[in-house]
Amino acid sequence: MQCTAFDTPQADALRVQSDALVTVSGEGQITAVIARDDPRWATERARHAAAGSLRELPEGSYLLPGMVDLHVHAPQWPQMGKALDVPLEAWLQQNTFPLEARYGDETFAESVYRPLVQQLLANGTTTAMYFGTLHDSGNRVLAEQCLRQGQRGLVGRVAMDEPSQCPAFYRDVSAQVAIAETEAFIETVARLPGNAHGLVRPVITPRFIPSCTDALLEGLGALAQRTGVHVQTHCSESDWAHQHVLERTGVTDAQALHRFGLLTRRTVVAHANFLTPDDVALMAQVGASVAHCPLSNFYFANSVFPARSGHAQRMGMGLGSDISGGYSPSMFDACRHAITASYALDEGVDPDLPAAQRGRHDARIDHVFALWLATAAGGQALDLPIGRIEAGQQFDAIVVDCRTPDSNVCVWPDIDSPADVLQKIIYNATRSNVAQTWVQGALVHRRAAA
Ligand SMILES: O=c1[nH]c(=O)c2nc[nH]c2[nH]1
Repeated sequence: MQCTAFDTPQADALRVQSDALVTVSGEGQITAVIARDDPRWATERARHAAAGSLRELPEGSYLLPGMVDLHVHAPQWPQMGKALDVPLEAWLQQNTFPLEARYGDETFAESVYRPLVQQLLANGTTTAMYFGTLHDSGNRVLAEQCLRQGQRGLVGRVAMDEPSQCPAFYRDVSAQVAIAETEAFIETVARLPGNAHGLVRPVITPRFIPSCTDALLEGLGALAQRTGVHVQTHCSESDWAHQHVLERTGVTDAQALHRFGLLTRRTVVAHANFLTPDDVALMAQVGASVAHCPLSNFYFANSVFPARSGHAQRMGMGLGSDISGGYSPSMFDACRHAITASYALDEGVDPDLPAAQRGRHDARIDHVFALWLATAAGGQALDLPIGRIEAGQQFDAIVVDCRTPDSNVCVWPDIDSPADVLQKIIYNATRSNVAQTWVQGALVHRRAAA
């Protein structure tokens, strides 16, 4: 592909590769990114042009790494954009558990998961880490949809067995059953037809400590240690959830998860707003990561996740939409919310306080940091070679077209530098700018012609 590519190899480093040739193997791996002034550029371009394998992006279109959404509740898709006016604990019981309980019905699961995967691809999300439900059949439908539509998916069979927190209609009958079914789902995913390259992966998924018994957490921790598969859960999300775990276990979420064997290099914990300094050090030491969900944090988390300081302390992190605690499927929106939230944390929000007491300074992130969170950092969190446009990475990428007639990204070529264009993309791109979505070298979504 002959294109100008933007990516962020580090948190504060934007890389612009202008008019580069990105070459991709038959297996979908980037083999080289050849700069315009490299002597190989002309010969490689001519070779591909002669073979009919050259794609040239038009003026005004740019290549970006595909978006990595580290936290999506797939069964909550029908609930996106509503029911956000109650606290987390009420929202779970009143709205979310009754909806999630329906996914034993494969037809219903298909009617939700097919458009969900389609819409996320159309928004530029090439990798999603999904919470499913308790139901083997529904979770299999989700994994199959990822495979069929070509999205990189990490799919978790949710486990939750604590009777005081989970209603009888949506609860594992026992820790043993939940552990056995999680293990069976790991096998199911490995054996899915067409999944030989591991495009879809299973995830051990205790919902969060309040909804799991110690026996379940211990069993899933042992499974994580034995199999090495990814783990996802929620951690220190809200005042209520954080206090609940402190009272029940005597330690913080992160420390309890560690004791249960659930904090690994391949663990992603969502939210994590109330991590203590010791928790951050523990996360960094283990190599576990946070799915920063800036939008849903405004509704459920009672605070802003301090991404800048967590990164300074070498804790892994990425971005999550947190559908449906977050109401937007767009990772461009997640970038914008992450930036806005960081400004709110930095400046503070209560005008009655003196300026010096209002905020937590040095908390701001900018659009480059936000893009890094949504791409390279997400790949690093998942321990997968995705998120950058460079040799050795998978070709998971999107083409952003700034010249589509309904674009909110307005570029003036004689005024805007390439870095300005990228900034405008992060602040103003919508789904209509995502012209193409590529996963592992395959074109998996193309915007419909206007
Ligand atoms: O944002 C959230 N969404 C959920 O579904 C959930 N479950 C536990 N804690 C949660 N937080």
